[in-house]
Amino acid sequence: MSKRTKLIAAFDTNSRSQAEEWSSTLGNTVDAIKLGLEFTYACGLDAVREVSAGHKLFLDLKLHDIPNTVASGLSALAPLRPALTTIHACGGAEMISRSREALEKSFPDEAQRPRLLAVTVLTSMDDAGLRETGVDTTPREQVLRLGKLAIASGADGLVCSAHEIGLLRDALGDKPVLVVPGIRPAGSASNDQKRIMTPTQAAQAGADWIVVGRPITRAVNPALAAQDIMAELASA
Ligand SMILES: O=c1ccn([C@@H]2O[C@H](COP(=O)(O)O)[C@@H](O)[C@H]2O)c(=O)[nH]1
Repeated sequence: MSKRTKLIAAFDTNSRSQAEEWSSTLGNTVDAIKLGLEFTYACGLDAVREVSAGHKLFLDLKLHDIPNTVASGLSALAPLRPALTTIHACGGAEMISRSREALEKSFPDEAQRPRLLAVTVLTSMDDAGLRETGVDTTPREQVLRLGKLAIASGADGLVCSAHEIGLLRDALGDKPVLVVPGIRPAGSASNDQKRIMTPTQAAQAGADWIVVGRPITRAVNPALAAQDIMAELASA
């Protein structure tokens, strides 16, 4: 029997009280909560610890710097005990392998170690957006290239769009953890996301986790929106 795709609710806010409210009203409906750049920079690491207490934490800070700085940054974040944490795959093989080593040092018990995810190509980028950055290929080809590099260098998984899941599974098998943002329930606004799919489509493609922010947090009733997505995943 295949495993159900799990739901991460992205708490993108600069307000600690708002995040606390979502944590208590949504935290037990979804499988994990995401805290990222906006919340961490605005509210600080103590707030990350407190808002995520009792929940699985996806700490999405997308680190990208020289290998030593990224590895040291991950070590400094270890007390937050995230279940999943992110670096950018385009930082290269040494940055990724040093990140893995830093997490293994901070968490000698493998079961406790945060899973290291490498962000491939942001879901807000399409062909034109990627080419503008000087990468003269399609998002699919770039995701595959970076995905292979990241997994070979020690990442446990990848952040990609649902459009690349099949390609990555064919190349890398079932083991890498695939975390998939750019999810939009049918009929909802795409906002700044370009490579989108519905929760059902992402689950059927083989996502381990989907990440959903605004379709939940900007809904009239966020708890109901989260419940609807959980129901969609259960029946996908
Ligand atoms: O490629 C990426 C990597 C991360 N994200 C994050 O996921 C959520 C998506 O939020 P929505 O409101 O559902 O668009 C957000 O926190 C991003 O930082 C991503 O979208 N794409």
